[in-house]
Amino acid sequence: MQSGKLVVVGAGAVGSSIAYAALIRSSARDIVLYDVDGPKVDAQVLDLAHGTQFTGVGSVSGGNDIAVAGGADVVVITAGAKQKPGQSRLDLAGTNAEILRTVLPPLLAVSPDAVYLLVTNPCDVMTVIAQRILGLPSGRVFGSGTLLDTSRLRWLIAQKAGISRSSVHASIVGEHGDTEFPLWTGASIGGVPLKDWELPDGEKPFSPQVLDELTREVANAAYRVIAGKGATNYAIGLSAARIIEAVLRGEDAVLPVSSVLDGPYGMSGVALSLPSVVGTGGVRSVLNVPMDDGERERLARSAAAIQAALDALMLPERGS
Ligand SMILES: NC(=O)C1=CN([C@@H]2O[C@H](COP(=O)(O)OP(=O)(O)OC[C@H]3O[C@@H](n4cnc5c(N)ncnc54)[C@H](O)[C@@H]3O)[C@@H](O)[C@H]2O)C=CC1
Ligand SMILES: CC(=O)C(=O)O
Repeated sequence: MQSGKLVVVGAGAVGSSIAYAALIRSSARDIVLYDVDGPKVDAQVLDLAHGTQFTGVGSVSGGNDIAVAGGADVVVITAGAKQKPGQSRLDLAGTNAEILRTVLPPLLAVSPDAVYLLVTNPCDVMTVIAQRILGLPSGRVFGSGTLLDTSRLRWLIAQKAGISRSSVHASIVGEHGDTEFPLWTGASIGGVPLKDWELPDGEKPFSPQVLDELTREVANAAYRVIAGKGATNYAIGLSAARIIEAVLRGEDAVLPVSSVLDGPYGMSGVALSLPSVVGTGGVRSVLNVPMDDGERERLARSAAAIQAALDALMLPERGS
């Protein structure tokens, strides 16, 4: 059985889906849900626990007393407001920063040794705020970032190419939000550069125009799902479970997640997603992946958008 205690903070659509994905994938030994809403969290815990017979997980428990969140190996933060149709992720920054200020200090008191994973949006901004509140090394506090967007991109490419998703190598980087973008430099299917990929009839499906359409489709994916059902939950549930496994199994897997940068690409103090090595203790390093000039420019634009949101929250400088 997988080892480790997972605490999911927030038992709404996203928190419960992360717990459910972790349950089905046996991502942790013990899964705990914590939420300020007692009746809701109790109901979610019961509903999940009633299915444990069919899983490899040791226990599912939880409640609205912070003590349930004690002794965690991984804490996933999903507490907070979600986008209403038409709202961007960045519109949530002020409200959700306040929630982090309330919930993180007591969590740190009961789970001082955990890795903290931020899912609450805007997750890059929340990662910076959480890292400053918690005062932990930057690798131990990171955001799910663009792993979800990368999964969306790979699904789209695989469909167009008629190839298994696992053979597609391409990543979305930058903000988990409107300025995110794909790293087409280095994108390939089975080692064949994406632009050279041929269908059986000789057609090359990945023209510059198609690549632009894919970029837009990924950036708009959450808006489309939210317009239809009010929230996104299943794909983030699976994405977060994958990250939790990388940490608890000490995988040193390369995943595009968001951590506070200190140097790469000339950026410091801002969090955004780049391919990163994730294993025991969280983000162990951020990779220096090849980018062309246009991609470097887009990365800088993404960092500027996140920095502007942080400035609007008037976050004091580190160390002050
Ligand atoms: N990073 C990503 O890829 C994604 C992030 N999200 C974000 O996840 C967040 C949660 O979304 P949903 O679950 O759909 O919202 P929801 O409204 O269904 O659930 C939020 C939960 O947070 C709880 N909560 C509020 N304050 C709390 C506190 N101080 N302590 C503990 N629990 C508290 C509420 O009681 C509620 O149960 C949103 O910010 C949303 O934008 C959603 C999808 C993907
Ligand atoms: C809501 C959100 O951040 C997403 O589904 O990408």
